[in-house]
Amino acid sequence: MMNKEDTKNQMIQAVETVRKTNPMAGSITNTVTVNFVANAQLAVGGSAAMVYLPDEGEFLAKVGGATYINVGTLLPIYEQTLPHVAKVLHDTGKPWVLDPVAVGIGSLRTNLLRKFKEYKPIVIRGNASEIIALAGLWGMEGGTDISNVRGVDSTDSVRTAKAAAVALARWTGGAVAVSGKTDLITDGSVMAYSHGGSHFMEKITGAGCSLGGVVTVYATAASPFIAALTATAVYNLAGTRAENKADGPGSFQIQFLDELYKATASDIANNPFEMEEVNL
Ligand SMILES: Nc1ncnc2c1ncn2[C@@H]1O[C@H](COP(=O)(O)OP(=O)(O)OP(=O)(O)O)[C@@H](O)[C@H]1O
Ligand SMILES: Cc1ncsc1CCO
Ligand SMILES: [Mg+2]
Repeated sequence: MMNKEDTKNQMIQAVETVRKTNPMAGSITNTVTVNFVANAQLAVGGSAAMVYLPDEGEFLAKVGGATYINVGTLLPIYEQTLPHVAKVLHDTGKPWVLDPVAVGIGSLRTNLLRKFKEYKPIVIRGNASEIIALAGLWGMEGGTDISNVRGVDSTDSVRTAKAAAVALARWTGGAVAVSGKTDLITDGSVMAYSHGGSHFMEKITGAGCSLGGVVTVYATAASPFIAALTATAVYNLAGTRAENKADGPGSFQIQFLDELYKATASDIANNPFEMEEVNL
């Protein structure tokens, strides 16, 4: 198993490379939180661009270091855009990150997410209910046919998504990050648990969506597992720090962006986490 010191060094490398190189990470993401996703990506040192159309998505997929697809709010054009861009990403071997928001709602969302199985996103990021439901849709261990997804918020605890996360990571050969009070990140053989964050993260929209955007930024510079762990660590660190300065969700969101920006590479790597071997 990768040891913890090596892991922390790789996290530091990822943070520093991103701040030095300002990598492009394009997104096709939901209209609720698009602004927050872009701001979070900029705060950690990335470069953001959001598009909706098939040829523009293809352009960003080709010029970007990694691409983010979040299915939060689907528009009719996405029936063309999403499979096209995911195929380009797969065929060109470019890393891409999927947030399967509200998987299970509606036929377009279900059909698109089913197709993504073959296009293998290198990181899948979601809350516990979404990870379990996606594993179910893809016919995998730990998934359930009957989904507990009732909207965009989780109704399951992170622990219950462990088998689903491992199965999905083994299928893609990448990593899976399950968010919640304690976050779980796995590449199918190692499991990390990252601590911190804030209860206010459940009181603002887009903490998860923007975490996916930041994972994508780090995926331009690190392995899927390190990208997912580094992004989660900076989120947990910034969340804890922002809570101490916030009066409520509004000021929390502002403070949170500032803390994302201010976090040093070593503070991020030293935010509390544990690692263990997966024995499933
Ligand atoms: N109760 C909590 N305590 C501490 N941190 C939390 C808590 N809930 C969520 N977080 C943190 O918030 C971030 C986003 O996770 P969350 O599970 O809220 O995503 P999500 O449900 O997909 O959000 P959204 O769909 O609104 O974007 C993660 O970094 C996670 O650690
Ligand atoms: C609230 C909401 N609705 C669709 S996407 C989204 C952002 C959080 O997932
Ligand atoms: Mg979400």
